[in-house]
Amino acid sequence: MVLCPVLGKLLQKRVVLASASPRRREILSNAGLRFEVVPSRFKEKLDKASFPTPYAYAVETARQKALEVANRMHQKDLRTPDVVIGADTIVTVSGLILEKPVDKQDAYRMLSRLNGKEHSVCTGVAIVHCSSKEGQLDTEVSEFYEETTVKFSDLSEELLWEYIHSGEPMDKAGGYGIQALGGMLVEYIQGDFLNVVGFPLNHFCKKLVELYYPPRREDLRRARQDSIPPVDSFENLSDVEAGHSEPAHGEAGRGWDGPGAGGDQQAGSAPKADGYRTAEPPPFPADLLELIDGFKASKALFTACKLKLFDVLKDEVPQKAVDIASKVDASVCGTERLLDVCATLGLLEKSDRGYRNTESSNLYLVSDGEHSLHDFIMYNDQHTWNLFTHLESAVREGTNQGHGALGRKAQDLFQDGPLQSKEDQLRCVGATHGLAKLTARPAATAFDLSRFSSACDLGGCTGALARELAREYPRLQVTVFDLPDVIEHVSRFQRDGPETARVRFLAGDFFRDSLPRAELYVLSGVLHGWPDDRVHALLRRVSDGAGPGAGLLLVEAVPDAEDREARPGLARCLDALLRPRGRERSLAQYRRLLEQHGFGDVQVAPAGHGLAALLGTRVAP
Ligand SMILES: Cc1cn([C@H]2C[C@H](O)[C@@H](COP(=O)(O)OP(=O)(O)OP(=O)(O)O)O2)c(=O)[nH]c1=O
Repeated sequence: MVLCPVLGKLLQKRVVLASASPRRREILSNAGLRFEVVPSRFKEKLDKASFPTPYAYAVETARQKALEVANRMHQKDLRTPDVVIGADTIVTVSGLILEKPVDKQDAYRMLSRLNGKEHSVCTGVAIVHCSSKEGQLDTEVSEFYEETTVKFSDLSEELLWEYIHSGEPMDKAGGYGIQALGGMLVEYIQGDFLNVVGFPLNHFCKKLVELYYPPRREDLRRARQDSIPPVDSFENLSDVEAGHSEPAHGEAGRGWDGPGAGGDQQAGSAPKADGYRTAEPPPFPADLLELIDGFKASKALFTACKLKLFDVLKDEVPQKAVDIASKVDASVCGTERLLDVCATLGLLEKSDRGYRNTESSNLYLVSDGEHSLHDFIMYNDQHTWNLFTHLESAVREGTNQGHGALGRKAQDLFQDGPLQSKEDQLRCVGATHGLAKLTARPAATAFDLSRFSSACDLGGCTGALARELAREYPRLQVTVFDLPDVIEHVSRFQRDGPETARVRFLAGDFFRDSLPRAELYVLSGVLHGWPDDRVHALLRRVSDGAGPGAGLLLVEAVPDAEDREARPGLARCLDALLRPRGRERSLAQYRRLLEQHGFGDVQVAPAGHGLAALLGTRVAP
């Protein structure tokens, strides 16, 4: 049985494993591959110093091993193999490449270097496709490498020597075999276990997918726009034509239209129960696969932000993966992959000279930029990501699970409990600031507010909206009223500008402390975070403080906003389910709330990005 369908592509071919390693043989035959073994005679003595990285050395050695066998077989019996597979495993520690020990002393030296530390195990693999034209061998080489981190425990001299005397280290890179006695030396590993044993089977299968199922052009285009690279998994590919190398995809780039949408079934063939004719495979579900991969794209972005990759690349000059890796203190191979994913997602530009930020990444992803969403992204990574792992129980029970984040104010976040440290608080304020900057301008300009000379933004956090109001209305004085823990952090987010003098910050709790007097009260993104009783309590306090003619401006995300497409309704709706206290309300419900609390003549205007603005005027009691 061939569990991974893409291996079936090799079943009809003459495949040769150019290796004497019993581990490689076992890994590949366990996977269902049929092959001959012809150990390579290539001497592993390339000049290591001439390679820019250890993995480049391993890949080149693997390539030479495979080519030597391909050439020898071709010359010897003119029975050219179809595919030759070569591999080379090395251990690297502190910049040093360790291969197989030459004697026991050498094994001791190697194991002492690894003792108590992390090291990398890297396997380079070469897949050589061969053909013979007029007696000449023609080869096409595909290569890749895989890196795994291994950590050794602190080991005594005695134990090391006992292990060396077992004889196990001698034919193994780094002087140990993780699959046998050497497993006892290992505290943990990060990455593919089989890669350490000598052959990265998972990556090999992915590489075969890349070779035998090349992505269609429209998939690549779409992937560049908004997803991770299409060849990321191999499990979903069927192999109806095992042994042939035609792509398994249908010709047309049909999306996730559901059964029957293809419209080009062959007349005459019998329909099956699922609506498809036997001779015709169903449309390739590209959009669905993209959706399945969506979380990986988010996590790649989160990780790149966490490593501050975009900070490293904020200068115009492109940089190489190896330099970036050392600046962010990460492995070269891991960093390179992440950089490539970011380039595919359109977050970075990649050229021969290296990687650099796109304009949009410079604007939004650099951590200290004026418009940075870095804190918001980190908030999503640390809190929302975990929160959404509880979605199933939230859906089953219909109860709130904890702490939602989308569109929330620092007010909500601070009262949710786990954000106790100053660092957490600062991140929340930064997250709220990043979002508020995006929505402040349309909110400030939704109505003509020039009749007011003073405003109070309740829960206004860093004053992003307050500044926009002050900028738009030159005689307006704005007070930002928020919790002391929020106000403590706002100075970090202030920029110079002529409106700065007309914005002041006041610390207080709008449920308990007296509210500043103002002609216009603003509640932007506040009410959705509270249940009805709290909303009524807050509006009552605002209404009591507002004199006749005073305004109340509400800005909220509503399901019936005119441009709701701007923010996926689904995500917002799920967020509401997961939010601890709040609830989503319709435009009509917000209008009723205003009227109930003495604000009449309610006007409504879109405020962009799925938000609506409502402006009510206090009627005389
Ligand atoms: C680190 C480690 C390596 N190894 C083995 C895998 C490889 O067989 C060997 C590294 O040497 P290689 O030179 O990669 O391979 P090889 O000499 O065994 O076989 P060939 O060159 O003919 O392909 O070390 C383990 O078996 N377990 C381990 O934990």
